[in-house]
Amino acid sequence: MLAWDGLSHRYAGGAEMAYADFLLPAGRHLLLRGVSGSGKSTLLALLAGLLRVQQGLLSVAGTELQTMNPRALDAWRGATLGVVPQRLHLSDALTVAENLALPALAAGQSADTARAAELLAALDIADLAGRRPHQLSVGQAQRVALARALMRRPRLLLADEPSASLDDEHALHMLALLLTTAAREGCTLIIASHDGRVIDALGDRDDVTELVLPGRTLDGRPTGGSSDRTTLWASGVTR
Ligand SMILES: Nc1ncnc2c1ncn2[C@@H]1O[C@H](COP(=O)(O)OP(=O)(O)OP(=O)(O)O)[C@@H](O)[C@H]1O
Repeated sequence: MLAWDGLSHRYAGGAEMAYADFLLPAGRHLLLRGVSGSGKSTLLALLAGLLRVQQGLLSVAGTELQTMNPRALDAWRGATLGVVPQRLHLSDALTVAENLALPALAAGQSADTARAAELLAALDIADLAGRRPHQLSVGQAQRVALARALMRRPRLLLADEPSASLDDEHALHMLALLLTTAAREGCTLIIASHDGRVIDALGDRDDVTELVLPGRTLDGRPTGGSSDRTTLWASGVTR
């Protein structure tokens, strides 16, 4: 489902960040961990085709991203990936139903209202379709953002720090929702988080592979860590 080999990225004027080779087998979800600056967001952007692969091989859902030009990447991303951003980015100027339709309309396509209705019902928020996001609770807004990410039946669902700024109840609720939704939709979850609550909740599941990125020095080199984590990093294989 997900694999990289010799992958590295360098921002303009920055140091090269190398990622140890990794393979996520089909049927497993990924929990991506690492301290601030370890390169989680950069890796997510590479996986989502938002950053071009500069060096190495990166295969996502059967597609070799290093071979693709920006236009092909855009089309691939729309058809393959759903993203639940850290800040939900729902438009208060639009109703819930319109928020779900917006990505398709922005891409010049017609909105799939049947799919929107199906998702709102599956996420128990069918009665909120006419409301605006500021009229929703935190948990309801999360469900809307999740529904929006699922509109095009993605094979991969990316969630960047899904529990950030949520209290315990909402954080665990969001996580449970991601897992049940991924199971129902048959998609792979990629969750980036350094939240202990998320790590505790996902760490022992046998359908979740945990990848811990090492901290980095300012010149991009990996720093140490516990021996366990160093092994994970060195082998790219996780429990
Ligand atoms: N657009 C950019 N231009 C230059 N350097 C960048 C850019 N984005 C990130 N970096 C650098 O790349 C390194 C990795 O950043 P990245 O955002 O991927 O880490 P992260 O693990 O997601 O951190 P955090 O948990 O704080 O969000 C950092 O040293 C950061 O300063």
